[in-house]
Formats: sequence, C-alpha cells, structure tokens
Amino acid sequence: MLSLNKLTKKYGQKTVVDSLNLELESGEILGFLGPNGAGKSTTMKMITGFLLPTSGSASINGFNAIDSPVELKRLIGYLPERGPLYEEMTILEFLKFSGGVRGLLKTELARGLERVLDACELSDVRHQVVGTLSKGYRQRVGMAQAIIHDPPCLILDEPTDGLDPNQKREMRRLIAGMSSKGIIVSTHILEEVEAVCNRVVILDKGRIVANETPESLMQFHEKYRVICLKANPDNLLEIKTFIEEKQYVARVVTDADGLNIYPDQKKDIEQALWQDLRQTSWGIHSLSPIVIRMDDVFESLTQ
Ligand SMILES: Nc1ncnc2c1ncn2[C@@H]1O[C@H](COP(=O)(O)OP(=O)(O)OP(=O)(O)O)[C@@H](O)[C@H]1O
Repeated sequence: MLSLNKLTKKYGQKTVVDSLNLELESGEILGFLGPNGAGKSTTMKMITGFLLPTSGSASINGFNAIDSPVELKRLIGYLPERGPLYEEMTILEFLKFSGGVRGLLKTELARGLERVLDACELSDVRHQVVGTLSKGYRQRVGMAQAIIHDPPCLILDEPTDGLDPNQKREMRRLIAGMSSKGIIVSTHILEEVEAVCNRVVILDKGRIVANETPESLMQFHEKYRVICLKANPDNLLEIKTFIEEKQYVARVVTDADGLNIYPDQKKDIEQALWQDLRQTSWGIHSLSPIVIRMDDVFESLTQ
C-alpha cells in the first residue's frame, strides 16, 4: 500500500533522511522509532505531502504528493507532532472543516462525524471551543480529524506525547482498534511498540538500522537466547567445564548470578541443556533465558 523508494531529504549539505526504502501493507501497525533528530517527523511529513523530498518518492497505492495530491489526501490520515488546530472553532466546526477539506460530501461527512466523535470519545464535548481543551482532548481532536474520511493509511507522529497514563492507554486502544488499516506510529515509548505494533523500524541518522517484528528485534541483542544457570557455587566450575564441551554452546561466562551460557549461532538451546544436565547430580537451582528489554536493543542499535 505505502511505498517509500529511496526517499531522501537534505537541508544544505546535511542529509536528514537518507535513501529510505520501506513498504507498508494493510493490517500492519509499524512502530517508527529513533533517537531525537533521527528523521522520523521529516519522513512522515514527506509521506503526507507536507514536505517535498530532495529525491526519491513516497506513494500510496501509486499516488504521490506531487502528481496526485488530492487522491493522496483521501488515502491518508495524518496526526502531526504539533498539529495545527483552529483554536477559535468548536470541535464540531473543526471536524466539519477537516472533512470538507478531504472532499467529503454531506451524508459522508455526517456519518464520518458520528463515527469519529464516538471513536475518540468527543461526543459530549463536541460544542467546546478547541482553544479551551486540555492536551489529552486536543490529541483526540487531532486523531478525529486524521480519521474523519476513514483513510486506509494512517501516519501518527507521537500520538501519545504529553498524555497522562490513562489517556495513553485510551489512545493505544484506539490505534489497536484500527488494525485493518496500514498505520505508521512514531514514538519514544518502547512499551507502546510492544503493546500495539506488529513491526518495528528503527531509524538512526536518517537511515533504517532495523526493520523487524518486535520479537525478532530481540535477536540483535548480544544476550539473545543466553541462558542463565544458577547452582550451588561449589559446583559452578565443574558445571562450566561440562557445558563448555557441548557443541551447541559458544561460550560460558561466570557472573554474580551464576553462569551465562551463550548458544552457538544464537540457537534455542534450553531443551538440550536440560536434557544434558538432568543426567548429572550437581543440583541445578534454575535454568532460564535472560530477559531482554526492547530499550536495551534500541540503545545498542542507535548508539
Ligand atoms: N527546516 C529545517 N532546516 C534544517 N534542518 C532541519 C529542518 N527540519 C528538521 N531539521 C533537522 O532534521 C533532522 C531530523 O529532524 P526530525 O524532526 O525529522 O527528527 P525526529 O526523528 O522526528 O526527532 P524527534 O524524535 O526529536 O521528534 C534534525 O537534525 C533536525 O534538526
């Protein structure tokens, strides 16, 4: 559906988005991660036609911002990082305006309004002036304008930024509920990616450094599938020698917790280890894979 082809943005000599290639299909919720200044917002602005690329292209179902801006606007919903909302309008007026800009006719607009007021829980405050809204409600209005025309593709730039924990949860539920669309959501919150995304792209200095499912992202970590073994300290040396001889083991490192057993070629060796250790009498206390957190992987890829 969405296709980025060598998408590039330069400011003077500085390349801030560097030849990105990326495909997004319906049903995918793609978490777009990266440190500050990695180029996430710039990429999103180019996808949505708010910024022109220096070279390369971004298109949805073959339509791009230069040749087919009207078609593109119909296919895409965009929640910008600091969305311009018309402060003096009521929510209803603003959403009517947003629907009109997207070319919705009267009946489509009426249907769209009811749908988004309901989905974004804005029905009760529809007559409130935008300028008087709290941050959480402003973000809901931003989301409502992005989906008023029920587009197949959504680009959401830090949708939960500045929201309190309850509002964050609500926003994530809303995003997860639109999972039939193709969605790109940028965030700095890694739990958010684990909660709603089925793919993760990590951008660093304008380049993609990972494009994976959240689970397979873990394999980038040095301790992926490393097993921690705890046993009577008096036996650790003997156990270490025994394990080091196994073909499926790359190396064994002693630390304060016990032994860290690194598998050969990052394979899953837990079962094989249990099998071999069951025949011994060293009194193993526990054998468990080391838990890897996504923020550790993120740090190792973007340092
Ligand atoms: N108009 C501009 N002129 C010059 N440089 C710019 C301009 N807009 C953005 N940049 C630079 O482009 C780089 C990428 O910025 P961008 O806002 O896309 O990053 P980001 O990944 O969204 O960051 P953040 O997570 O902080 O929002 C940054 O170094 C930024 O300073």
